[in-house]
Formats: sequence, C-alpha cells, structure tokens
Amino acid sequence: MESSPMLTLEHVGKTYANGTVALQDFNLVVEPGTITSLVGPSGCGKSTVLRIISGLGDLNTGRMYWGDHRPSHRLAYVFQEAALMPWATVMDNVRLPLKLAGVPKRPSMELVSEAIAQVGLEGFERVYPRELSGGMKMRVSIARALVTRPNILLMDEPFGALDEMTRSKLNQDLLTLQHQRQLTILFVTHSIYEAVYLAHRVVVMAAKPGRVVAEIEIDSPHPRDPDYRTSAQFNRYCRDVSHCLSEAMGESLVPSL
Ligand SMILES: Nc1ncnc2c1ncn2[C@@H]1O[C@H](COP(=O)(O)OP(=O)(O)OP(=O)(O)O)[C@@H](O)[C@H]1O
Repeated sequence: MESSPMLTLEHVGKTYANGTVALQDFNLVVEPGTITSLVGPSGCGKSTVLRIISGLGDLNTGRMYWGDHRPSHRLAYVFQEAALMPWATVMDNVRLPLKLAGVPKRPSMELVSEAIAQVGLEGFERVYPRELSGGMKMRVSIARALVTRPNILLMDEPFGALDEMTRSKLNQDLLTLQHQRQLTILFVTHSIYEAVYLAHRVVVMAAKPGRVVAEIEIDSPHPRDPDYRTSAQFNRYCRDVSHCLSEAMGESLVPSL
C-alpha cells in the first residue's frame, strides 16, 4: 500500500444556512487503492462529507487537501438511484460524462466499451433502461462513473434499494473491480455487514454534530470471497462496528445543553 494519502480532511466543520451543524471537527484520511466505508446514524453527515469532497458543497472551517493525485474531473459519484436517461441506450447513458466533457464520439467508444465490460454488461449496449433489472441499472450507473477513469469513486448507499441477493453479487463484483483497477472508493452505507465486507477500513460517525468516533481497520485478506461472510473474523469485526455505532447513537441521544 502507498504511504501518501490520496485525500485528507482536517478539522472540517460544516454548518448549513439554517444553522444545522452537520459536521464538527471531522477528520478523514483516504488511502489510495483502498475502500473506506463510512457508517453512522441517519443525519450524521455522511452525504455532507461526500458533497464536500466532490466540490458540490463547501466547508466552513478546517481544510481538505489532495495528495499527489489531481482531483478535478477524476472523481465520480454513484448514488442510490441509478438515475439513467430512459430514452437513451446503455451505451449512451455510459457515454454521458464524456459527451458533457466534449470528448468526440469515436475516441469515447473504447472507454465506453471498457466500462461496460468492467461491470459485466457486454451484449446489453443497445438496450434501454426499462428493459433492465434494478441490479443491471446500478451496473450501468457504475459503468457511467468508471468511464472517465476516476481516481476516486464516491458511492452514496449505492446498493441500498436492491434485494439481498443482487446486493451480495454487486458487492462481490465491486471487490473484483476495485482489486483489478486498484480503485480508491469511499463507500457510504447503512449496512454494517456491507461496510465490513467491502472495506479495508470502516469509519464510524456520530450525529449532532457529525464527527468520527471510531476507525476500524478490517485486517482480513482483500478482496474477500463469500466464505468470509460466515467467518469468525467477519463476525467479530461486525460486532466491533455495531458496538461503536450503538455507543455513537447513545451519545447522540444525550441532549446538548
Ligand atoms: N441543504 C441542507 N440544508 C440544511 N440542512 C441540511 C442540508 N443538507 C443536510 N442537512 C442536515 O445536515 C445533517 C447531515 O445531513 P446528511 O444528509 O449529510 O446526513 P447523512 O448521514 O447522509 O443522512 P442519511 O443517512 O439519512 O442520508 C442533517 O441534520 C441534515 O438534516
């Protein structure tokens, strides 16, 4: 693993215009080529963190800086909703970021084919979203994120709306993809199991104000295979994360005076 972090957030604070303190003294280091899971109770500021990193939102205090890597247009976002254009084929949906960036069609097509292959959708290039299952739509959404060859992928509850089987399959495929491409991924999830299964490191947040309360290195071989889900080590890590989350939620219930 490289030693220089890809991204660092130091003492970040964010207060929205209505006075909500979404983040206070928030600290995070993202190592290149790793998956970092972000878990925490609803409203603890997970999406706010992703918005700040992506540049969609600003921070009020503290600072964020990138390592040796250039963040601009090498960052991609995947949301819970696949948000595909219904009138466009898989191929045209995946090409959208390149089209918006003004990349001509011919040179784009190689990148589009590569991204479609990476998510296992070869043969579906000319299909429309209405003909795809929820899992396949999410694959298109991931391909659309990968087409610009991002050096960091921000994923906000991407598999939250999928059934358990599809979610497990996509978890597995994401691990393979991450390993092959050495992607750097910041992955927001409400699922402790998913957080542990995917990540090199799980960051646990508490709410009111949003902050990091624990960081747990998942020191198991990566990428993982389905047997890992039934291992004692996996269960131990899930218990650790669950314990930190309960504490975080307990704390957040204490009224602030
Ligand atoms: N645009 C906004 N204006 C005012 N308050 C906001 C805004 N966006 C988020 N908030 C508040 O900031 C806090 C953090 O919100 P955020 O969406 O980042 O949390 P989250 O952990 O992603 O929540 P969830 O898990 O429910 O998606 C919450 O109290 C939320 O109500």
